[in-house]
Amino acid sequence: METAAVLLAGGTGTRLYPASRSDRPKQFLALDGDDSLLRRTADRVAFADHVYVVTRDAYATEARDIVPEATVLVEPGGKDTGPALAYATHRVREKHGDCVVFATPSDHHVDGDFASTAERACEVAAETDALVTVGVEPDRPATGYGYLELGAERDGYAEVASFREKPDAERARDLVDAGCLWNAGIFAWTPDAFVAESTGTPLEPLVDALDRGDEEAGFRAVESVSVDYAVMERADRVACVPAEFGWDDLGTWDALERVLDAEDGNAVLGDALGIDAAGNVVASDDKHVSLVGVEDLVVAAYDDRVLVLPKEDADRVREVVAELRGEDAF
Ligand SMILES: Nc1nc2c(ncn2[C@@H]2O[C@H](COP(=O)(O)OP(=O)(O)O[C@H]3O[C@H](CO)[C@@H](O)[C@H](O)[C@@H]3O)[C@@H](O)[C@H]2O)c(=O)[nH]1
Repeated sequence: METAAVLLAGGTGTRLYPASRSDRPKQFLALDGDDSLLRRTADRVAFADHVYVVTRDAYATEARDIVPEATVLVEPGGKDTGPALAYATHRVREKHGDCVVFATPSDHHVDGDFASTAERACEVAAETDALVTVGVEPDRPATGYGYLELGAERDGYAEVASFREKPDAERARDLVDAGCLWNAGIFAWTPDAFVAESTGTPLEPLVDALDRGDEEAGFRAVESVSVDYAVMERADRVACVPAEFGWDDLGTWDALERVLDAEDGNAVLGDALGIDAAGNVVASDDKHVSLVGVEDLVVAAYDDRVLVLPKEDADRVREVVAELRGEDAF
């Protein structure tokens, strides 16, 4: 069966403010190399027969420039990954019929052999009627990820007994202790399997409208919802292929520490001087940043914006963005 890679590129990446802004989302930034995260993602899916990028209207031109080999699908409304993937899956089936959809976020850091795992996920999707997800061994009880409780072992994959999206801290600790894997947010499925598992979910009105050829009405009929809450948590048949590559989702500034080589004890993206400074994450565009006698901070300076906060509170940048959105300054 053929494979169509679908690169999700419609999010804004608010937690990497001020590098990410509504007109410069995270997937267009170069954080872990010279190329943008979107370009690096496109390079990883060279194994696919067809490449699609699904995004919102405002990002379509830049997406086309970055991935000229892809067909760019513009979703009728930014309603999170559930509607975006229902739409992309429908368009792939229209164009290629029975074809495995391989869906991946476009803002992850990946080390090593991505293609073997991806191709395995596509094979499992073609051979079974399961929704296949890539699982990553957790190294902390993160609350921003989905968790996969594995069931029966099969040939090269495991059945998923339950899928828990974004648990609270206590539950996340229990899930890690119980041996669950993180959901990497990287999926493979056939259009038939996706449509079957969408029945009875919040995506059903959209899937029905897409079948009638009325995508605008379909997007009006659904709420914003991620594919994890809408479909994966409820699906009957979910399978997991373990990741054979290093992975980080670069979700918050502190993630840079895990993917950049330390410079004098600090993770630096850009140009910085540290004196008696350690454990900091420093990121800037053309500014030189000096730190003296401080530890465990995030300092990010882009355009005319500077953000400083304790590294352990990296998630609180959401509060800044929430304030700025009110003033339209995000
Ligand atoms: N086209 C489109 N893309 C979107 C939209 N919203 C988000 N995206 C894109 O979809 C990807 C994932 O969205 P996030 O919003 O970053 O997801 P998450 O909170 O990190 O959670 C997901 O990923 C985790 C791993 O990183 C998973 O653990 C979790 O279960 C879930 O799948 C990103 O590439 C983002 O740009 C949208 O409305 N439209």
